[in-house]
Amino acid sequence: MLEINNLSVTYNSNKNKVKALGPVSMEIKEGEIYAIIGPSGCGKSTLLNVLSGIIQNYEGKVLLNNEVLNPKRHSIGFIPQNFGLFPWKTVEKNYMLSLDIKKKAIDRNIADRIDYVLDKLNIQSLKDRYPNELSGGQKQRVSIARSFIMNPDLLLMDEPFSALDALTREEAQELFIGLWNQYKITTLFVTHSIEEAIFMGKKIVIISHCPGTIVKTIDNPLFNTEDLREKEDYLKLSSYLRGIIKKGWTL
Ligand SMILES: Nc1ncnc2c1ncn2[C@@H]1O[C@H](COP(=O)(O)OP(=O)(O)OP(=O)(O)O)[C@@H](O)[C@H]1O
Repeated sequence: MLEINNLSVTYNSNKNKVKALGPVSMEIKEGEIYAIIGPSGCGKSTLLNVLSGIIQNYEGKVLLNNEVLNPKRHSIGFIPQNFGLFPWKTVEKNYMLSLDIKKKAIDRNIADRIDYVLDKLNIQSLKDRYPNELSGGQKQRVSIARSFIMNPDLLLMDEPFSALDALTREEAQELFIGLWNQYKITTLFVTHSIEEAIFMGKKIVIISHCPGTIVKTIDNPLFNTEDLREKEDYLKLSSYLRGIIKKGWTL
């Protein structure tokens, strides 16, 4: 479980203090997936940087599985907007990265998991290629494979599908949720898209303008709904969220 308690971040910029985030409190139970949606500059990247351990200078408490969050002790996966693949490594080296770093022996369980993930994402045939020999959608699938093979304590995603065209994006979202339903990795992702938040967020957290605080947290009744985009309730929920966002984001 991830517990964020009164988290605030202030940057020191040219002798000025810029409060970027907070106070923010939330609890993400094990096996849940949260969508964070907020206006540009509200502190979403700042929040992800705290959770990935890049920012260590913050106020408040962040606990993962009852211990102070520490990237050296916890395993934290990250899918950035630009897929985060190493261009000099093959697809196979990229998706095996976390296991290679930890020098982890590949037992039967891990081998089955790798086969399953590669099969679901249909990237078996790409393993000897380099990232510059892949389409955007294929790069995205390799990045997703790496996270599910890593099986982290916490998975963070920063607008993971924003670089893809609409159809490839929907396909990638569906593949991701299919695997997520199988492995239920505790996940927090940031998005600008109401549609993505409804499709992929079990809970949806709406953040205010900078410094970002929580305007509202919504239990998403449409999470995991098939053919979501054709449902009438989807339009209703979208316009409800849009209303909250309009109010919450007004300066
Ligand atoms: N290193 C820094 N020094 C000073 N201020 C910063 C620094 N990094 C970010 N900020 C400020 O902190 C606030 C939050 O920035 P952050 O990048 O977290 O927002 P964001 O929600 O991720 O934005 P976007 O959606 O546009 O990527 C902004 O007002 C930004 O200008």
